[in-house]
This record gives sequence, structure tokens and C-alpha cells, in this order.
Amino acid sequence: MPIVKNVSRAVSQLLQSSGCGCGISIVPVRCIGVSPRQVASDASFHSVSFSDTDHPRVLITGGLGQLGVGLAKLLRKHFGKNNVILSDIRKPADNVFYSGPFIYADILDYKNLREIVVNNRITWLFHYSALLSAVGEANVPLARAVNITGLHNVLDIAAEHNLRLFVPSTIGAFGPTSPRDPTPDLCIQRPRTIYGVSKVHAELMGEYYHYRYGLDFRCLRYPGIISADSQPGGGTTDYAVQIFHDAMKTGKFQCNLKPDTRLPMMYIDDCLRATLEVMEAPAEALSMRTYNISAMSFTPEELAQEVQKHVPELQVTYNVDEVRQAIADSWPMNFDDRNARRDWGWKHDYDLPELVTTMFSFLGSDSRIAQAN
Ligand SMILES: NC(=O)c1ccc[n+]([C@@H]2O[C@H](COP(=O)([O-])OP(=O)(O)OC[C@H]3O[C@@H](n4cnc5c(N)ncnc54)[C@H](O)[C@@H]3O)[C@@H](O)[C@H]2O)c1
Ligand SMILES: C[C@@H](O)[C@H](N)C(=O)O
Repeated sequence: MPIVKNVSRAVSQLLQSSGCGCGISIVPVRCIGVSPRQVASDASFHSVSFSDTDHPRVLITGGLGQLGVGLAKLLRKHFGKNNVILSDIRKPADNVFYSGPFIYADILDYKNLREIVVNNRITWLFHYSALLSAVGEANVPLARAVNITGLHNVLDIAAEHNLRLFVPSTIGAFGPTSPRDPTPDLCIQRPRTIYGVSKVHAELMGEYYHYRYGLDFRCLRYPGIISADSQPGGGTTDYAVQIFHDAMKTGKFQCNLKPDTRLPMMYIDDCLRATLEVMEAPAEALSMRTYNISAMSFTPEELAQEVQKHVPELQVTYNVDEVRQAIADSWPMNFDDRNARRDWGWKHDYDLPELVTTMFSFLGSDSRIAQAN
């Protein structure tokens, strides 16, 4: 296809997908000839070969954490194995490496990331790299670099190459002065962790690039995510995954949050499905670019009671981690996700009893397989 046709289709896609509905005229970055990084107006736009009938070409950054491998699996089912590239700075396990394309990508290396996007004709980018709340407090300079500088690289590359960009935010983007029960989409956001500050920054920068440059930025604020086959990366909600493993292995669980600490949570399948759904939603359906999504809220005590229905002998003790407790006490207790439900039909499948049953059936079959081997 001639380049001129490609570019004009890209521009019209970009204009259609801007969908801000705010009455402000959008000038895509490429039309004004100066990108946020001062890239020449004729540089590297040939990656735009994705039309509505094609599958997107996907890159996932930070893909070896709790969520990325599951996301790759879901997207590969929809778009084909070779259209979804998982990336990280860590070495993948054999089963991950052999399940589809994997590439080394450090989001702090702008040129490396740009080369990957260009050479692989990427059209959709899921930006999962981050340091989570607890590990972020333990290493603020690194969290600031990965979560803020890394995001800047991703935003610029996405704007230059006309990508559809998904960046997850979190319940951690709210703070002690936000309304906590429930927390709406739009309210005061003054988080007190570097993680939360960087996520508010990501929400605002993504929306700014959308309105300023027409970037197709989409963002969901995830609750704490619970998964059976992947480990959390150092957050405040990690206890809600660990309890299942300890219940199965030792029958004893020591919780690092107080028994009555209520936080929004979600099963990983709901989270990843929501992510795909918001990326596939028509731009005109999105009245906002950053949405809360919700499924359930519970306290450690309530989770333990539900777990004890499956493992009655489980003993739970509490040894509160002051850092995590202070973080949890500043976060939403319940999330108001009415806008996501109204705009693009978000609906969760898993509530607390279903989550617990699903976790045990997964871990149970997993441990039976391990014992048999
Ligand atoms: N898991 C949750 O409960 C949850 C909840 C809300 C939001 N989120 C968000 O979802 C995303 C994925 O979360 P997760 O739980 O999988 O995180 P994780 O901590 O498990 O994984 C993050 C990954 O980022 C990678 N990374 C670190 N520095 C990097 C760099 N310089 N370049 C490239 N990759 C780098 C790490 O190696 C790691 O594999 C994050 O942005 C997180 O903030 C997660
Ligand atoms: C909530 C979420 O962002 C992450 N699991 C954390 O606790 O930091």
C-alpha cells in the first residue's frame, strides 16, 4: 500500500479514535510535525498498517510480573500467538519463553523501546512495567525512574507511532483525603506513596497527550488483583494471594494487615477481560479515559472466613506491617465503577465465594499435578 494512503488512513483513524467529545479541536502530533520528542514529521510512521479488519500487533512491557503472562495468554487467544510480544528486563521461565514471542525491553532505554515498536510494527501497547506500592516505598529513586521516566518514554513512543496505549492505574492513586467509601472516578487524589503519585501522574499525562496530541490513551484503575498461577510483585494487597498458598501448604497464615482493613479486590480473569474490553471499546463510547473498575471488597477477616470454608483447620494470626497498614488505611474501601458499567458495559464475574472456590480448584489441581510428577 502506498505510504501516502497509509498515512492518511492513520491520521483519519487517529482523529476518529480521539473521541474526546470536549469540543476542542485535536491536532495529532504528526500533523503539527513536532512530536513530544521533536521527531521529524516524516519519521517512522510506516508502522501504522493496522486496520479494523486486521489484528493489532501488541507489545506488553513489564510482562513477567503478576499480570503480564496472563494478559499475553488472553490476547494471543484473540489476536494470534505471533501478534503478541511479551517483554521484560528479567529472564523468562521456559514455559513462558516457549509459549510465544518474548523480547528484552527496558522501558528506561528509549531507543531500544522505539526500535522494538518500529521493527515489530506494534500498534497496541500495554504498559505493565512498574514498582508497586510497598517495594516503591523501599526504593523511591528506582520507583520514580521506572514509574515516571519510563512512562514518559512510553507516552512519547506511543504518540510518535500512533499506538493505542493502555496504562493501568490503581486504587493506590487515591489518598487519605479522597472519599473512601465509595471512591468515585473524579475526586481529590493526593496519594502519599511514590507509587500513587506516579500513577496519578500517568493518568494525567495520558489524558493530556490524548487531548493535546490525539493519543489513544486508555486507563483502568485496578483493585488489588488475586491470581493463582502468578505471584504479586510487592504490593499492599499481596496478603490476599499469599493466604491461599499458605492455607494449602502449612495451614497457617500470618497476615500483615489488620483484620478489619477493607480494600477493593478482583480476580485476575475479570481484570484482564476488562483490560481487553476497554481497549476494544469504540472511542465514541468512552466519555472518560481513566475508569475505576470494581468487583468486590473484603477485609482479611472476611477472606479468612471464606478460605476456612475450604480449609477449616487454617490458623490466621496478625503481625501488622506498619508501612503497608498506613498505605492500606489511605486507600479506597469500596470503588464506584458506575461510569465503566455505563460507558462500555463493564461487569465482573467473580465475587468473594466464587473467587475462593476458583483459587482452590486451581491450586488443588496444580498441587495434584506437582505431586504426580
Ligand atoms: N497486581 C495488582 O494487584 C495491580 C493492581 C493495580 C494496578 N496494577 C498495575 O498493573 C501493572 C502490572 O502489575 P503487576 O502486578 O504485574 O506488577 P509486577 O510488579 O508483578 O511486575 C512488574 C514488572 O515490571 C518489570 N520492570 C521493572 N523495571 C522495568 C524496566 N526498567 N523495564 C521494563 N520492565 C521493568 C519487572 O521486572 C516486573 O516483571 C503495574 O503497572 C501495576 O501498577 C497491578
Ligand atoms: C493495588 C495495587 O496497585 C498493588 N497490588 C499494590 O498493592 O501495590
